[in-house]
Amino acid sequence: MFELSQKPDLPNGFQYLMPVISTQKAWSLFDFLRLNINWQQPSIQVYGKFHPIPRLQCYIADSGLNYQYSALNLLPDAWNEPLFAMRQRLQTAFKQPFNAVLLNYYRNGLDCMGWHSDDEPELGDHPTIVSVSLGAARKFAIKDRETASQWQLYLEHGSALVMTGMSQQLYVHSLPKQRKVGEGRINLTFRNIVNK
Ligand SMILES: O=C(O)CCC(=O)C(=O)O
Ligand SMILES: [Fe+2]
Repeated sequence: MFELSQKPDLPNGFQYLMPVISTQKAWSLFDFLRLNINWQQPSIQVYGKFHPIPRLQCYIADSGLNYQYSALNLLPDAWNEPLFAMRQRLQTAFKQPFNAVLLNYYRNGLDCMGWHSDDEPELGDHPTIVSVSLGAARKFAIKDRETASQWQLYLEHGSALVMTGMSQQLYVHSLPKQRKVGEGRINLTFRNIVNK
């Protein structure tokens, strides 16, 4: 259903799809989300001290699906129309449910996300996570937990990065700072929360 126009050499379980949304639709979605999402900047504890996360975020899901993410207990906001429509489209394309989406808003290149994997128990054993990018292209880094080998690719406006299989167990990923990037980027990671 989606085109694979650029195929960087990525480890097993990572697939880059470009485009999944037309440039124009992606910009109207970017503007809509920037203005209509209830963006939050919670603080998390690192080595005993509380720090605001270096980006804004919002968690949207079917009601009752709480998510324990980076030591935060996230209570879901309700779906809006464009995200609900995108969820339906992804469910058809990937033949699996997506009952939650975590939105990240990187206001400029100083906003970032550190090394982590999305291996929370509520995602199940081998989750498929679809990560849609809108706005400024940003570098995404992948690191092999065992060998420390690294891969980098740009996540472009209107693209999707799909993480499946062993991608969370074997690798960590991050969105490094890029001081020269002045524009904003919104990322949508569609996930499926399973009952524990
Ligand atoms: O912004 C990105 O592309 C990465 C987001 C991410 O890794 C996450 O939300 O878990
Ligand atoms: Fe992640």
